[in-house]
Amino acid sequence: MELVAPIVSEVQRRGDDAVREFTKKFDKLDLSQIVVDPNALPAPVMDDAVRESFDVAYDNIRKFHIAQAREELIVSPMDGIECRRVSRPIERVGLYVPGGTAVLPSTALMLGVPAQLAGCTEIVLATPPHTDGSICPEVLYAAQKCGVTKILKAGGAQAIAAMAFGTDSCPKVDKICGPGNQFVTAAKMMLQNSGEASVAIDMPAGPSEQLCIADSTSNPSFVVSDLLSQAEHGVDSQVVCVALDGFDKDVFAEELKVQVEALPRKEFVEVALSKSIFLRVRNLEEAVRFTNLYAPEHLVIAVDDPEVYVEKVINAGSIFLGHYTPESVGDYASGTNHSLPTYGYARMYGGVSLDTFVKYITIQKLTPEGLLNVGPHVETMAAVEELHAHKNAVTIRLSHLQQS
Ligand SMILES: NC(=O)c1ccc[n+]([C@@H]2O[C@H](COP(=O)([O-])OP(=O)(O)OC[C@H]3O[C@@H](n4cnc5c(N)ncnc54)[C@H](O)[C@@H]3O)[C@@H](O)[C@H]2O)c1
Ligand SMILES: N[C@H](CO)Cc1c[nH]c[nH+]1
Ligand SMILES: [Zn+2]
Repeated sequence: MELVAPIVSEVQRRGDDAVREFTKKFDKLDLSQIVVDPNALPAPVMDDAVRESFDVAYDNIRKFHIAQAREELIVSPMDGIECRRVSRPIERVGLYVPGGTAVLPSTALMLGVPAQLAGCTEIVLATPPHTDGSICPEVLYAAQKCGVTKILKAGGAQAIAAMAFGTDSCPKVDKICGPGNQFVTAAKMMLQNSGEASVAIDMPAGPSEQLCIADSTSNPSFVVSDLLSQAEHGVDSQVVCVALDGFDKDVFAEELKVQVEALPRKEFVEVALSKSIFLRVRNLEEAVRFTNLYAPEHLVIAVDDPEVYVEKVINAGSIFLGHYTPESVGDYASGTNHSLPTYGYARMYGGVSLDTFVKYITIQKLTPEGLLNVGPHVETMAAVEELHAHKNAVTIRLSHLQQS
């Protein structure tokens, strides 16, 4: 927070100039134009196979998220009273797509698809550009496919602040969504409390984590491969192996050594692993108790009968069941969302969904009969609170009804 506060206030004060300066400082890039319209850019050049995979992911994410749309709710709690709830899009949203140590175009789909389905009208996507100033072709492809209206070529706290306050070239948004490193996450958390920015966020979605429950039925090389898929995100990632009886730590450790050695991002993995945990538990209850305390972003239950755990899990971002559900399918293409709460925030937040991009408006309508039914109770309650104008708004109408 202390590192991020001066960045946020400089962007608030000096807008585009400050964004350019921080981009130069942190991303080693001097850009004159920081905001572009993706729809004015030509379709990016991409391999057919890459395009096809992104199309499959888009379709699966779309199918799972479109099913989350809720019917309009209409309830009559008393005769003559009708209560409704309708959903409306959040009009202006900001999507943060990480691009520091690895560019994550999959995140552009995870945020862009539900924003598009919700009907958001201004969709600003912020991402750190390549060092030549270009945007990753797959991010651009996803942006065009999801109806993104502007791309802000900036990352980190400066990008979050630009979207929160708006600058000459970057539109102000009402909600900022998406994951990022600790600077991005701190800026989101700081700005959601700023009266001047007046912006909401989806959740704290910081450095990736995974907790894997393993027992005698687990395949140690599968378990290791899953844990490493999150450890490779960055030095501040953390993974946890919760081992029941019969899961052999020595075999696990040997497999870990072999797989780590083969990874191109070994330097990140080794630092992340140095802060990671292998925990021996006595039984299923202990495994679940620790899991619920830890509240992992990703929970892998790599056992023969994972369903016995599922009903006991209260705190987790997304759960992966059995031996053939690698966590990375959720990162890319199963259809669930990979923007998930970290650092224990799965205790009180769920991941990104269609609901992230809509809000609900409630509506009520009373007939004279409805007012006769509930009005006296409202008068009584308003009197308890000594709010006489509230009471009078009912009394004046009830008198009118009694006279007619
Ligand atoms: N929780 C989730 O759902 C989820 C999903 C995907 C990725 N992630 C996480 O997102 C993160 C991506 O991190 P990243 O760093 O690769 O990309 P990023 O885009 O989040 O951050 C890069 C930006 O950080 C800023 N920065 C770097 N060093 C800085 C410093 N010293 N001071 C201030 N700003 C600085 C730079 O401006 C840079 O543009 C990873 O931790 C990954 O695990 C989380
Ligand atoms: N595992 C990340 C969420 O913590 C999402 C991601 C994107 N690309 C690869 N993985
Ligand atoms: Zn991942």
